[in-house]
Amino acid sequence: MIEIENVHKSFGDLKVLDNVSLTVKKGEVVSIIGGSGSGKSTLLMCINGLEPIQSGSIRVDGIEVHAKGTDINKLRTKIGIVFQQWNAFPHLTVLENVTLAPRKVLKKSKAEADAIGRKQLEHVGLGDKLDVYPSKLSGGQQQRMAIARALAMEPQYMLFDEVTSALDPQLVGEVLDTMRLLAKEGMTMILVTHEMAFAREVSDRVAFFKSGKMHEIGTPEQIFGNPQRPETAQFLASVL
Ligand SMILES: Nc1ncnc2c1ncn2[C@@H]1O[C@H](COP(=O)(O)OP(=O)(O)OP(=O)(O)O)[C@@H](O)[C@H]1O
Repeated sequence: MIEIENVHKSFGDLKVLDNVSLTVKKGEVVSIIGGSGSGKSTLLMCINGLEPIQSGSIRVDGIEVHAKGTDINKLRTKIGIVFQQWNAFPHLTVLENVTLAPRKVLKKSKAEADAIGRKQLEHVGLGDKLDVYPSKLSGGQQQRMAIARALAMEPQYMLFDEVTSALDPQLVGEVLDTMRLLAKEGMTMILVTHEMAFAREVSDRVAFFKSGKMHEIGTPEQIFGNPQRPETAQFLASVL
């Protein structure tokens, strides 16, 4: 379970997260929607400790992410994160890229890491690309490799930060299909997304952010069909 309680986060004078609270249970898929600069990406960075917070708390399976004594590297192995773009190592094959962290961080043997890497590359539909170099992959395939790379750490949680935003429209579908599959398999996921139809389809709950505040959270039916806050309705009217 991910428990976010009364989190405040600023960059200098700029308040980016303003008293945000959100609990994500095991197996839940929560999408975060909102306009540019509303704090969505920053929240994901705070969840896996890539950004500090000023106050409040974030716990992952009961462990305080931002506490002094926390082994953040160990905790991060539970939390996969995929960004808009990931620059793979160009001199390593797809399989080598995907198995690098299991080998270096989890200290898996080459055979073990290769087995996990193969499994996850097959999982995302790249089972035939193990030995090619990343430059030979399309943008959609590169994003699926990034997902396989995160999955190869066998995380309990997956955070997705606008993973399709940099893709040509015709490549978006294949990446969403991979995420749809993970959601069906019961992966606990937090997605920051501009793909409203996808958020509506896969999410258990959708949270609307504006100016660092979580204005509203509810089922997709509530948020998209009957938003309670005028800010949510205005935002949806501007993007749908
Ligand atoms: N490292 C940083 N230093 C200073 N300001 C930052 C930093 N990262 C983000 N910000 C600012 O914090 C605010 C929130 O940014 P964030 O990326 O979380 O928004 P977002 O909702 O994900 O937006 P988008 O949809 O455009 O990605 C923005 O005003 C942004 O300029």
